[in-house]
Parts: sequence; structure tokens; C-alpha cells
Amino acid sequence: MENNVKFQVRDLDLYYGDFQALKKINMDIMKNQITAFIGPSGCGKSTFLKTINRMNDLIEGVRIDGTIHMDGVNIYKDIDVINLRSRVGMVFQQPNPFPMSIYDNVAYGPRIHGIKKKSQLDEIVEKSLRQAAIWEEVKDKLKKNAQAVSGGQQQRICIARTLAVGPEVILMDEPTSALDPISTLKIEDLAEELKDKYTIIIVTHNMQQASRISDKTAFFLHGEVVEYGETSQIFNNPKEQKTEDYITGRFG
Ligand SMILES: Nc1ncnc2c1ncn2[C@@H]1O[C@H](COP(=O)(O)OP(=O)(O)OP(=O)(O)O)[C@@H](O)[C@H]1O
Repeated sequence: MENNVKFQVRDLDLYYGDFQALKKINMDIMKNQITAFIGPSGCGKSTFLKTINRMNDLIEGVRIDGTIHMDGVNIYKDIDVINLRSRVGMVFQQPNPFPMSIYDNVAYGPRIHGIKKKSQLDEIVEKSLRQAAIWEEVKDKLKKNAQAVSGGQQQRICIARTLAVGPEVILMDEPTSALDPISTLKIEDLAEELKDKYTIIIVTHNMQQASRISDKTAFFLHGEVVEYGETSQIFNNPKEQKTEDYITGRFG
């Protein structure tokens, strides 16, 4: 396997009971890039994203066939879920800080992983908040409840919480859809900065966002990947008529 491939997805099918939500997905997702998933509502973007850190395993009646390898390791067979989730972090559509202080939110994961020393936690909290481009805004109110700041700030705190456990991959499920335009741009800038160190996969309904920040784009329709390639190619010169129809707004 090429060593710049982070995830190798082969013939992935996912069923919710009788309903097939993903159909024969084949995709190589690259390290240190931003990969965007686009497509109309219900086409399977979030379902696919969640298979990457095995969030669907929690749902009753889900069946998954095919394989996903991360750095050559089968994530459904050869790695436990706890380990996988510490390496593959996730940021959700609605900022979801825990009802506790900003500091405790970011220290939460490291504490679960057994880090107790205050100086070490202080260091991780500051570093993570800095990386999430929110340190300057919250450094004087780390004891404040994380739910009592703006939505855009909450989302960056959630990103810091994800970074604090030292993941390699960040999955983002429509991370800016609940945010105002300025906060959205901050998260987009942040994603671009973070890709030097992380592999980022983002589900977005916002096509400008996908074309602004992603390196590769996958267009999903009815559980299938219609087209996957360089973002500039997908947006400027799509090979498939269905992709063109979607990105030009002819259906959606
Ligand atoms: N827990 C579930 N049980 C049964 N069906 C589900 C479940 N979650 C999703 N689905 C179905 O699977 C399909 C894909 O859903 P998914 O949420 O992955 O789509 P999406 O492309 O992310 O949509 P959106 O853009 O609206 O978030 C949809 O038809 C949805 O109704």
C-alpha cells in the first residue's frame, strides 16, 4: 500500500436492518489531506463517516461487509474500538461541550487515559486550545462553563477536546452548519492548518466549503460513491453527469 494512504476502503456495504445505506464503497483516503464528502440529504455521507471510527457498531441491526484498513490494519478486526477512537477523533454538527468547565472539557480525554498530573494536564489543555485557535479567547476563563460561550467558540473547544487525546485523524460531520459565517471561516482556516499534522475528513452540505478547503472530494448518491477525485477536478471538470447536475444545483 502506498504509504500516503491513511484509509483503504474496499467493497464496503452497510445495512440498517433490510435497508442498504452504503453500496460497495471503494476509496483510498490520503494522509495529511482534507477529504470532503458531499451529496444530497440521506445519501449516506454520515453513515460512511461513522464507519471510519466504528460509531455504527452501537446501532442495533447494523451489518457491515467489506473492509476498512487504517495504515494497513483492519479496523474491524485487528484493533479495539477504544484504541481506534483515540486515534480517530470526531467533531459533530452541533457543538456538544460537556456541562463542565472549558478546562475540564479539554482535559477529559487525557484524564480518562490516566493522565493525572496537573502540570501535564495544563500543558495539554493549553496546547490543544492553541491548536484549535481559541486559546487567546478563553485563556482567562478556563474555569467558565464551556456551554456558556458562543457556538463558534464551543465548536473550537470541541475540536480542542478532540485534539487533546492526540488523534491522527479528525472526522468532522457538518462542523459548521450551526455556525455563523465568521465562525465558519475560522473553522475552515483551522482545518487547513491542522491538515499538516492530521488526516481530516469532512461531511459538508456547503459546496463552497468543500471546494475552498478540501484536497479530494467524494460525491455520494443513494449510498454509492458516484465520483471521487481531486476537488478541483470534481468541481471544474466532473466526469459524471450526476456530479455535474449536483454541483451546478440541478438537483439536491
Ligand atoms: N440508525 C439508522 N437506522 C436506520 N436507517 C438509518 C439510520 N441512520 C441513517 N439511516 C438511513 O440511511 C440513509 C443514509 O443516512 P445518512 O445519515 O448517512 O445520510 P447523509 O447523507 O449523511 O444525510 P444528511 O446529509 O441528511 O445528514 C438514510 O436513508 C437514512 O434514513
